[in-house]
Amino acid sequence: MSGKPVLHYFNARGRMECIRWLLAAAGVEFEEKFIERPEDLEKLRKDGKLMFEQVPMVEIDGMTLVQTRAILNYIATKYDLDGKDVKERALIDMYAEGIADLSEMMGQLVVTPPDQKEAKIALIKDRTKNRYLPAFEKVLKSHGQDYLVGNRLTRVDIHLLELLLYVEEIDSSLLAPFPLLKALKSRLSNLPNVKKFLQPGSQRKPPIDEKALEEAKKIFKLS
Ligand SMILES: N[C@@H](CCC(=O)N[C@@H](CS)C(=O)NCC(=O)O)C(=O)O
Repeated sequence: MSGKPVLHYFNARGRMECIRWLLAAAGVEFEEKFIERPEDLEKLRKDGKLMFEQVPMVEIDGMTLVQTRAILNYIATKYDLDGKDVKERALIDMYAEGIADLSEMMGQLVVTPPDQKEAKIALIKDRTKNRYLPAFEKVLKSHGQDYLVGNRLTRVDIHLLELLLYVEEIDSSLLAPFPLLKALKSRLSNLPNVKKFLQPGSQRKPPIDEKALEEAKKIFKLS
């Protein structure tokens, strides 16, 4: 055992990517065991490692953790990327849920039937431009600080950076009207751990392709 956290998921972003991002930002090296066949998932279930028979699952510090938010909370607390008091943590949770809502809409895009894709993309762009990015720009403007909460790096800055990169994948012009978010993005991208994770060859995952999506559907028995 190397002592590094071991991440169990398939070789794609999905629900594990935010966990990879948070570990990387904290400067924590991790191993990945990819689920490549239905039997890999069955084995984890049979071994009693998946409390709700689902992944992501992370083996860390002698624990077998499931549930994305619980895993993120543990990592953030352990590596001092959570709020310093109960009010900061409430803001972090609130912002993180907003980020998760938009990320979820984006994540659904890959399983949206082709005839509904255009409408879905239009809705995502509308929500991005008119709801979520203005809300975060306003937070930065109102306190004039370099980070979203408590004037220091927290997990929610990392979640937001990940989201901004996905926004740019959909339409690189969407960020243009938000100077403070653009500045935050470049500041965060230059943090040494983040910079390293942004380099080609890191454990960061590209957008899922059709073939990988079909394989994942088979593994998770989705139609
Ligand atoms: N609330 C859980 C949801 C996990 C989840 O839905 N995982 C999917 C893969 S992304 C899964 O394992 N699906 C198989 C199943 O539900 O049987 C979390 O956030 O971790």
